[in-house]
Amino acid sequence: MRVDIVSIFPEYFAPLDLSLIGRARANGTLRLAVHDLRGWTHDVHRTVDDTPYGGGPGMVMRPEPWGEALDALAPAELTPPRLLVPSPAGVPFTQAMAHELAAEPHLLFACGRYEGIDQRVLDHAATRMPVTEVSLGDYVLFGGEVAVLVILEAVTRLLPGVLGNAGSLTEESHAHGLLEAPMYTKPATWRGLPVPEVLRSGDHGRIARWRRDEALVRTGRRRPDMLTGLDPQSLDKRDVAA
Ligand SMILES: CN1CCCC[C@@H]1Cn1ccc2ccc(-c3n[nH]c(N)c3C#N)cc21
Repeated sequence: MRVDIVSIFPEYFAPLDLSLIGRARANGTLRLAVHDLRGWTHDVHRTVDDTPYGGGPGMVMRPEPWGEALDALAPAELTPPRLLVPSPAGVPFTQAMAHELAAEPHLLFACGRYEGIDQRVLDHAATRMPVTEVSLGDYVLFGGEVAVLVILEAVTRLLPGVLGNAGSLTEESHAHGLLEAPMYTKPATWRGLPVPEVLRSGDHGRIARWRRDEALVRTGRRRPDMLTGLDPQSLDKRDVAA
């Protein structure tokens, strides 16, 4: 997978040299480049923003630098990338979207700042590539960079070979429509608190049922909304009785 990121704060993405993403870049699974939007400005002050038409607070990101950046990173003669634009007005980012994006050959992220990017940038881009405005959640950030870090981590971990234990992908929260069950490791008792006996029983059927029950209870308490979408057929008879 190829990923291009455009931002006025490219240094925000230094963490992408670390850990599993860093390893995915080193072994070629992920070909990632970060670009400074100011590289597509031509004035001495490298201006990327201006006052909003119609008035109002703050500044808006000018269309010209963005247009040149997207032209350079998504040239007409190549297969167009999928353009992702973090925004509080975007569609919610979900694990399902992470899987969808993990199947894309080329992602192009546009990180806005100030009050956002001139709308015409997105409208013009949409004439030649898929454009998705995406939101992390119902809260307000300073800009799109943090959202790109989150999205990239969620997507990269789904790429083949990135996670050593691919089995964990099937057992984690949101992978099977529930929050994951509590996890424990040694020691068997810590500050007087024991590990649940079932997890030390060696009875894998009992352990799987216990984890499923705990996941259902935890999901019902913390995220009842996730249960409404659950296929009842996926619950065994005991789950329904619980
Ligand atoms: C505060 N300021 C004036 C109001 C409008 C937003 C603006 C700040 N801002 C500029 C670009 C930009 C991109 C993403 C986000 C963002 N906030 N919350 C999310 N879940 C986000 C995502 N993903 C915020 C951004």
